[in-house]
Parts: sequence; C-alpha cells; structure tokens
Amino acid sequence: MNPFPAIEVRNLSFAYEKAPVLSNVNFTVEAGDFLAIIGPNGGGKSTLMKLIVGLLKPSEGDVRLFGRKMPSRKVSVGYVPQNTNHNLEFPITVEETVSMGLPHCKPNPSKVKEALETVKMESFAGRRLGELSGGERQRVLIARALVSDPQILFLDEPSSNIDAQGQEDLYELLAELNAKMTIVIVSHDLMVLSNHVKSVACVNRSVHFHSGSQITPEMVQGMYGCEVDLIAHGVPHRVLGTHHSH
Ligand SMILES: Nc1ncnc2c1ncn2[C@@H]1O[C@H](COP(=O)(O)OP(=O)(O)OP(=O)(O)O)[C@@H](O)[C@H]1O
Repeated sequence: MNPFPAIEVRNLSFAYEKAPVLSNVNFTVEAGDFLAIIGPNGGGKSTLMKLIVGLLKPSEGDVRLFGRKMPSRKVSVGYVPQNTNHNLEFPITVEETVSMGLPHCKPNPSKVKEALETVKMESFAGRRLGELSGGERQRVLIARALVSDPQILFLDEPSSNIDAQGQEDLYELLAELNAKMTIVIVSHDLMVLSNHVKSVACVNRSVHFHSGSQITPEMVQGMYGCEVDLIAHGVPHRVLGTHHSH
C-alpha cells in the first residue's frame, strides 16, 4: 500500500498568458476517494485537472500524486479528456482506440479485451469509433484510459451528451472502478453525482475541498458562486438536503 495521499496540491497558482485562473490552491485527496470537481463555467475545473495530471505546468506551487511530483512516469494515471465529437470520420476501430492507451502503444490484445470487458463494450471491438453513440464512445475512451492499469482515473465531464440512463450506467461503472482506484471527475450532473461521490471540490479561482458528498447550500452559494449552475439544472430540491422551499 502506498502511504502517500493520492493527490497533494500545494500553493498552486496558474495563469494562461497573464489572466490568473487559479490562485493559491491547497488540498489533499486520500487514496480510494471519489472526488467530484464542480463550479461555474470558466471557474477553472478543466485547468485544475490538467495541472493535476501534469498536462499543464503550475506558475507557482506543485502537485504530487502518490508522493511523486508531477509530471512523473512513475505514477500510472488514466485521463479521459472532455468529450469532443470532431475528427471521428477517420477509420479507427474501437480496439485500435483502446490500444492507444497502452504504454508505448505496445500491442497487447488480452489487455485491450479486458479493458473493453470492464466497460461492457467487448462486442463492439471491431466497430468504427465514428459509428458509436456518445455514451458508447465514452465507455471506449474510459477503456483506453484503463488499459494501462491506472492507480488514479481522471474524467473531464464524462457524461456530457449522454442521456439520463446512460449517465446512471456510467456512474455505476465508476463506482465499481472506485473499489480499485481513486477517481476524480469534473461534472455538472449534481443530481446523479451526489449519490456516488465521496468528496467534492468547488472551484472558482480558488478551491474549497469538502470531505463527504453532501452538497450543501453553503458550498454552492456565497463566495464560490456555484448557485447559478445548480438553479440552471433545476436540482436544488434533489441535491440540497436542507432545502425545502417549493
Ligand atoms: N488554452 C487556454 N488559453 C487561454 N485561456 C484559457 C485556455 N483554456 C482555458 N482558458 C480560460 O481559463 C479559464 C478557465 O477555463 P476552464 O476550461 O479551466 O474552466 P471550466 O471550469 O472547466 O469551465 P467549463 O465549465 O465551461 O468547462 C476560462 O476563463 C477560459 O477561458
């Protein structure tokens, strides 16, 4: 067992060009957690995730995964980027897509099969990626992230463009995977989310970390300004335990 926390973010600040996006962010995520990163549009959620996985370099501070300063090749990280629907016309199959996640793209058909079985997409192995539905494609992209046996899995808005049943199935899959690995998602689906996650980080330039999945009015209102998202999605009556007005 690794004695270190899954994620340690220390004094992290970041700016694209000159515009500051994150300022002096500090939080720790324990191994085995299922963390949801929430917050208003443009608040810095995707940027924070890219900084944690090592795709962006902090302007100040640092990020450690399992005790290792990022970026590091010694930590196996799965990353499912925000879903983009462009460029799907080239003839790549489901199997080939998943193979792209193997270390050094070294062929390993049994690993690819195993990853596709985990996401219940094995019968689609020979199909073209462009022929799949949004939900099916998302599962294939998760298989691509899983094929390298990650210790921690990051997913940026995994359920956008997926219907309610597809979302529920996706979160069930993530809950199963969480038995073996730490999971971090960026998501707007607060209604589905609050049933599955173990902690929540609210991001709006700074980050407020909450252990426990209960999303309270205090967390989403006030200084973090997330109330717009909540009201826009019509979820307060389902998510906020103490909210009774109808
Ligand atoms: N590559 C980039 N270059 C310059 N600015 C960027 C870049 N990517 C994002 N930004 C800006 O940084 C800020 C944070 O963006 P980010 O995508 O992290 O927010 P977010 O919380 O994930 O938003 P959303 O909910 O809309 O996906 C925004 O103001 C955005 O315009």
